[in-house]
Amino acid sequence: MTPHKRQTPSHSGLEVEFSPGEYQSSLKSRKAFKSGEILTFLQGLTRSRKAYSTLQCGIGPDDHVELNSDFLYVNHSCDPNIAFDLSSSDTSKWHVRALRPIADGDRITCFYPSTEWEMDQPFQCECGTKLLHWSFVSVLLMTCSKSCLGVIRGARYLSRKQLSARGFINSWILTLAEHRDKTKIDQPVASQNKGL
Ligand SMILES: C[S@@+](CC[C@H](N)C(=O)[O-])C[C@H]1O[C@@H](n2cnc3c(N)ncnc32)[C@H](O)[C@@H]1O
Repeated sequence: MTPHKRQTPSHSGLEVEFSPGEYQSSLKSRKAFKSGEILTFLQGLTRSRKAYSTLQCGIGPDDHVELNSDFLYVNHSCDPNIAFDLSSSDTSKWHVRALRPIADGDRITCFYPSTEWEMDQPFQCECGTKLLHWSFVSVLLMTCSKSCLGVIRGARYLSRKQLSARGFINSWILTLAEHRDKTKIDQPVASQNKGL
């Protein structure tokens, strides 16, 4: 689709693809990133009331931040390629990390329930993630671990299995899900924060 708006990118190697229509724009990569690579440390965040544009950053009712950058245009995917990792108590370590290799031209996507317990604005997901990631157990059960989840309302409405299949989930979401389920959820080993 033809971009209809231009602006100076807030981060090198990333570019917003503006598209006409409400919420149709997206963030694209303009370079390759390796799995585990940090795209950026998050700076310039401001506390805000929960909104479609905010990220949850903790367990409290006021723990929401505006990104104030092109990362606003990161769309949700049920098979995301980045994570917003805001789990450190040191806010200078909050960052965006690649969950798998990202190629030049790929859309940057994250799993919104990785930060959001209850979305301010639920939506029908159009990520189109298909039944591609079959595991041995899921083949036996005839289910798939990463297929599109449909309406995205937040982590509160997802099972432990659905959450733990998405690469990385922030600490307060794991805590809230553990309280809900009265069971412990292990962070996927491959996605754990490498020393940060
Ligand atoms: C923070 S904005 C992301 C950028 C947005 N696409 C835009 O153009 O402003 C979040 C909104 O984008 C839309 N969105 C994000 N991911 C989506 C997806 N996988 N399917 C459908 N809509 C999505 C939803 O309307 C959601 O409330």
